Amino acid sequence: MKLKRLKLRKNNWESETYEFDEVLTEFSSQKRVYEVVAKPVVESVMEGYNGTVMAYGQTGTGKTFTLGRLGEEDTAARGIMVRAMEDILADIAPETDSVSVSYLQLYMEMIQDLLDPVNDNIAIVEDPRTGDVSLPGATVVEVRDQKSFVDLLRVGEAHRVAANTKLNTESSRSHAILMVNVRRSVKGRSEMDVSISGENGHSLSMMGSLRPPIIRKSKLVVVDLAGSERIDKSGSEGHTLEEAKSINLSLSALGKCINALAENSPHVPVRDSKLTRLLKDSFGGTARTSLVVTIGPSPRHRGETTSTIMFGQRAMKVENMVKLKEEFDYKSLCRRLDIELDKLIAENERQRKYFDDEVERMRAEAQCRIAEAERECKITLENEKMKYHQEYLDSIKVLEEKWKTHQKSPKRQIKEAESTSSDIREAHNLLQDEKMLRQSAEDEASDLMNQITHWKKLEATATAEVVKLRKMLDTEASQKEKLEEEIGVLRSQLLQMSMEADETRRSLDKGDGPGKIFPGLDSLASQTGSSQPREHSNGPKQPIAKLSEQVGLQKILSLLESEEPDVRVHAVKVVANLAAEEANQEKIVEAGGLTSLLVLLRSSEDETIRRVAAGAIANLAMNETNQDLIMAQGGVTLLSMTASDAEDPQTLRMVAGAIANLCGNGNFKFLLVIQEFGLL
Ligand SMILES: Nc1ncnc2c1ncn2[C@@H]1O[C@H](COP(=O)(O)OP(=O)(O)OP(=O)(O)O)[C@@H](O)[C@H]1O
Repeated sequence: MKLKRLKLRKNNWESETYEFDEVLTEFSSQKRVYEVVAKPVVESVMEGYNGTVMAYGQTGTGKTFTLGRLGEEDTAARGIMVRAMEDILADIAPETDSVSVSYLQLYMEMIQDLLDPVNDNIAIVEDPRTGDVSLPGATVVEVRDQKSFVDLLRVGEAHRVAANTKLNTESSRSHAILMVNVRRSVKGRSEMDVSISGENGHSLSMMGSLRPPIIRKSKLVVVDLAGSERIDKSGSEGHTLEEAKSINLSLSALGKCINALAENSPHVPVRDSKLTRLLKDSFGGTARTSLVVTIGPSPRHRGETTSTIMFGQRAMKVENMVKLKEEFDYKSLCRRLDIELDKLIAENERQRKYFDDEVERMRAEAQCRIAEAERECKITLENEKMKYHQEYLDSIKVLEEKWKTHQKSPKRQIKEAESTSSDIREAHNLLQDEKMLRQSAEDEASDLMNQITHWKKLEATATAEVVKLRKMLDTEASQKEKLEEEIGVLRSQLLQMSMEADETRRSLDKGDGPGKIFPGLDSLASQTGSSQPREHSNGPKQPIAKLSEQVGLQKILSLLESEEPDVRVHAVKVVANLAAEEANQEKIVEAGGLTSLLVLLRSSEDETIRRVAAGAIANLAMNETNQDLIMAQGGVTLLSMTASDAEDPQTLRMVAGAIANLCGNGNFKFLLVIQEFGLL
């Protein structure tokens, strides 16, 4: 805010300059003074904050003129009190808000009610929790319009003059205090959820109709202070001296408080005088305060003027922390709830009465209906009874008539009886036919059922038979497999035996004597180091070749891996013999015989098998086409065996034969060289 300067001339040469929020002269209009000094405070009060307007200054400098002029003759002369009330009344909502005033004067540390002067020692009560100051003993008048307020001010002013006359003093010797309490309902806040801090600091949350309305309470205090001139200056003595001391006490207490507030001192000595106790919640701290300091132009009062200005300067430094005071209007809520309760009770009574009436009405209606139903039932019953009675009478009558008629014509009666009898017979016959037909149909159905049952049984039996046959078939198949296997074994044995027989025969023919069983081995022995074809490869081999064809080479080779040691022995012998034939040598290797033979040579525990396997390999090695493969798969095995002392001599002989047959192969020679150097 831009500050205004006040220049105070000390003498013709010197002057002092002071800064204020506003500097107004005696020519400033009352309207302007109100707008500058009080209007912001009044607006603040309407928003819910406490506000104070105080006038401080030497006697006769215009404090009362500024604050309290009623302006009845001239509206332009109205002072701050009247104008403030005008604004307040214009702003409140009469249905929900209220304004009340108390008018007091503080004289010689006594508070007197200006609206009820008899009440001249009103106690100040301070709420220990909130710090709010109140005067429960003071008259509080609710103000509804401007006129009633002006009337109140006039009454107060009259009492002030009268009291001062009685005390033989002037108005300027007391402090006049107008207290305006404003109570407003808060509008525009959410109706659904309002949460504010209660007095105990707890957060209160109210919902729906149980939520009390929120009201804001604020207070405007307008204080017309007594003249601030010094005692010596006023030349007071006696009672006037006491009076001056009292004024001085309160004003200096006010000054001390303002100083403490200006310096942000933790302690503000409000308890030093009633004036400061009364104004505790109206200046500094939580209220918005406007201080008017009034000075006169006379150089004679320069000292007073300077001290007034200094008072104003110190007050300028006070910073206020205005506080909004909101609280729940529990009384109003209580009233509202009472009204609600009354309404609910009335509604409840009304409902109950309606319910009782309704029950009574329904009961009466039900009784009526029951009576009506009973009556109708009775009538219906009576009618039925009469009807049956009549029918009974009619039947009797008809029977009587029939009886009479029958009695009159017995012949006709006999005729009728005969006719009736023939009808009965006919019907009886028909019934018999029908019975028979039905019986035959039933029999047929029964037959069919029996047949179905029979067929079902047959089906079940057939299914079981099929299952049984399948099982038998499986058994047969497995037996066939076993037999085939056995046949294979037998055939190989037969082959072996016939080969042995051939060999024996040949030996006998040649006169070699027994010992050479295998033609392959025989030829091996004779051909070691030779690649010439054998002479006895034709003629005597015919039965072996035949058997071999019959059994199949693959089958014979597969017997080399048989689980049975005997079968393996026979099989390896047969293979060795077949290997002696040039025509078989390549076929045996192609069919995987070489691999099986090498396996037997390496790992069989039966020395005969190993020996014969070595012989068979020797025979296979006679074929040049086989040599590379034999050398690749078994070359190392054969050579290693020649180096082992553990080998059977006969087996070694066969191995040597194989090596001899392989010696024509260049790669094998290389292998031999390696062995020579001990690298194998
Ligand atoms: N601005 C003004 N224009 C015209 N006259 C004024 C003005 N201010 C004060 N006066 C006059 O000066 C006189 C003294 O004023 P007022 O009574 O208001 O002083 P005061 O400070 O209240 O004195 P006291 O402390 O004795 O009550 C009155 O006659 C008043 O009409």
